[in-house]
Amino acid sequence: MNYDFRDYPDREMLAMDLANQIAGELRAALAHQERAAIAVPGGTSPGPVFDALCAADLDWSRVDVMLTDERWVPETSERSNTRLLRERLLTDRAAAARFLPLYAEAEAPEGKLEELAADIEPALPLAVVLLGMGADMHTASIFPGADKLEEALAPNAPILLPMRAPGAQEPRITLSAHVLDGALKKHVLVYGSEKRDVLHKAQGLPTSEAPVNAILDGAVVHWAE
Ligand SMILES: O=C(O)[C@H](O)[C@@H](O)[C@H](O)[C@H](O)COP(=O)(O)O
Repeated sequence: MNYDFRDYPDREMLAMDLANQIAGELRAALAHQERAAIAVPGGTSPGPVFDALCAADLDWSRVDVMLTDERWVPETSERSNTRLLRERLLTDRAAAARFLPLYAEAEAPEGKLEELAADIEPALPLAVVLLGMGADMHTASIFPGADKLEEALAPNAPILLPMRAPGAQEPRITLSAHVLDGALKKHVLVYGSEKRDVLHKAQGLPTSEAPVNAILDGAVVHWAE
């Protein structure tokens, strides 16, 4: 596994610098294609990156923004990644972007998969993906021990999969590993020494135990304490 590890003096500098890199990559993609797609995670880490990225000067009207994964909860929930995106990324200049949702009102993700995937498919491949990682080595909602882990890691997996896992509070929906890994530019955002050590340990483990391995090759890992 070959990835680039960038270590920043603090989280604020990381957020500014990473937002600049992503904005540059989107601009570069838009210079030779009509539209560019970016997928970003939810969770607690990416907020400050979104705060900087939403002000980037680029033609957001030609950008498709989607989540890497979503918790199956409505936007009124504090746990909704869509809510985080609306509040912190799809605002300022980035309000002009087109948002491709990973949630629609229904009891469970299964009933909406096809409909959601149909809107996402034409936007692929991703120009840029930003991913987080859990201390259990999950990325997006591809968790070790999840019911559809093997399917999500398969090279011929569908674009989207429902996912239930012991480490996840509610049902999830996730882009599959090959869609995430197929992004032209891949970034992983990791804070704190515990996760740095976990990431290091993942190297020696099979992808079924360390799903983050599925997207690390050629990625840039951005780390700050
Ligand atoms: O919806 C989610 O929870 C995510 O997309 C998930 O994959 C996240 O990136 C990691 O769990 C890291 O989460 P933190 O940033 O909160 O540590």
